[in-house]
Amino acid sequence: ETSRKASSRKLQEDDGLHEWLRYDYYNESCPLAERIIRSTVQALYQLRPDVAPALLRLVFHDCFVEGCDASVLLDHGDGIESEKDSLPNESLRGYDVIDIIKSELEETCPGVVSCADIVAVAARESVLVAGGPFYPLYTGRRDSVVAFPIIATYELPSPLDDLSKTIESFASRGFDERETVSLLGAHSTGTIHCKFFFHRLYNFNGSDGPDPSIDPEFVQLLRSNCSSSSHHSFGPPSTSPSLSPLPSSDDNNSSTALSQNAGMKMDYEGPRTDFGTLYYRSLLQRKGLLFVDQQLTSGEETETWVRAYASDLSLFQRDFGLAMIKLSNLKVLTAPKGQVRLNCRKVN
Ligand code: HEM
Repeated sequence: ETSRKASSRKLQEDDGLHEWLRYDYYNESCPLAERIIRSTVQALYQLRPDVAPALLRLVFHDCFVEGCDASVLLDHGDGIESEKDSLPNESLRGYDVIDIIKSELEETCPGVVSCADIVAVAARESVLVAGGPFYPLYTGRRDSVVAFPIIATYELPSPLDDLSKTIESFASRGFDERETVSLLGAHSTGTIHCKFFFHRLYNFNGSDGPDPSIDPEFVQLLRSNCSSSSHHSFGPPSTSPSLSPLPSSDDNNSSTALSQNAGMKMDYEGPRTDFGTLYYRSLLQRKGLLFVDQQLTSGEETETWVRAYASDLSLFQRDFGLAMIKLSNLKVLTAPKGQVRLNCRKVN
C-alpha cells in the first residue's frame, strides 16, 4: 500500500495529469482485471494471431488522438461522430476483440474496468504474445464521453510522410527521435495492405520508376504480391494537406479491388524469433514497406537508432517498452473526469 502511494505520488510529481493512475489500480475493485485481459488476449491469439497487431495498432490510434481515453472505440450515433470513419482509421481493427474482453470483465466486475485501460493493457499483452518485451503499466484511465474525428483525420501520421513530418508529428506528442524510431518497431508485426505502398512501386512521384529508396529485388517481390494497376499511383505527400487520398476501398474496378485486399506481412521473411531487430535490419537493407518506415534511415540521428536497434535486441526492447509506457500514458483522463463505459462503443 505504501509503495503504491509512493509510486502514485511520484507520477504526480512527474506529470500532474496522471494523479490517479497507479500501479494495480484494480487491486481491490477487480483484482483479476489484468489477468482476465491477459488470458483473453492469449486465448484469442491462439485462434487468430492477427489480433495481436490489431490491438497494438489500436493503442497508438487511441492515444495519439486526445490521449488514451478509448475515444477511438465510440461508434457513430447519439450525437457522436466516430473516429472510426476517419481516413487513417479506415483499416483499424480489433474493436470486436475489445468487446469480448470487456464482456468478460463486465461479468466479473460490472462497471469497474475502463475501456481505455483495456486498450492499453491488451496492447501490452499483444506485444508480449508477438514476441516483444513486457512493460509495466499503471492503470486507472477513464473513458471519454466524446470522439475526436477531426483530430484523428488530421493528426494521425500518414504513411506518405517524410522524416521531418514524422519527427514533428511525434514531437507534438512529446516523443524525441529515439523514441519515435523505437515506436515504429511496432511495424515488426501485422499486415500492410498494398495500397499503402503501391505508389512506391511504379511511377513514384511522377518519376516513371519505383521509389529509389527501395531495394530493386524487393520492388519485384512487392510488385508480384500486389497486382499491377494504374489506378494506384498517387501523388507525393506534398500534394495534399495532411493525408494524401488513398484509393477508396469501394472502388469496384476488379484488379484494383484485388490488389487492395492483398498485403504484405511485416514478417514476410518467415516467423520471427524476435520482435524488433529484423524490422530495423530490413530498413538497413532498403526493404521498408511504408515510405514512412524507410525514411527512418534518411536522417542522421534516426539512422543511428535504426542501426543500434538492428544489432542490439535488448536495447530495442528497453527503449520500446519505455516508449510504449509513455504512449499509453498520453493525456489520460482520471477520476472525476470521464467515465467507465459499460459498452466500449457507447457513452453511458
Ligand atoms: C509514422 C507513424 C505511423 C504510420 C504512418 C503508420 C501507418 C500504418 C499503416 C498505413 C499501416 C497498414 C494498415 C493496413 O494495411 O491495414 C500500419 C499498420 C500497423 N501499425 Fe502503424 N503507423 C505508424 C506508427 C505506428 C505505431 C507507433 C504503432 C504502435 C506502437 C503502429 C502499429 C502498427 C501495427 C501493429 C500495424 C499492423 C496492423 C494490422 O496488422 O492490422 N504503427 N501502420
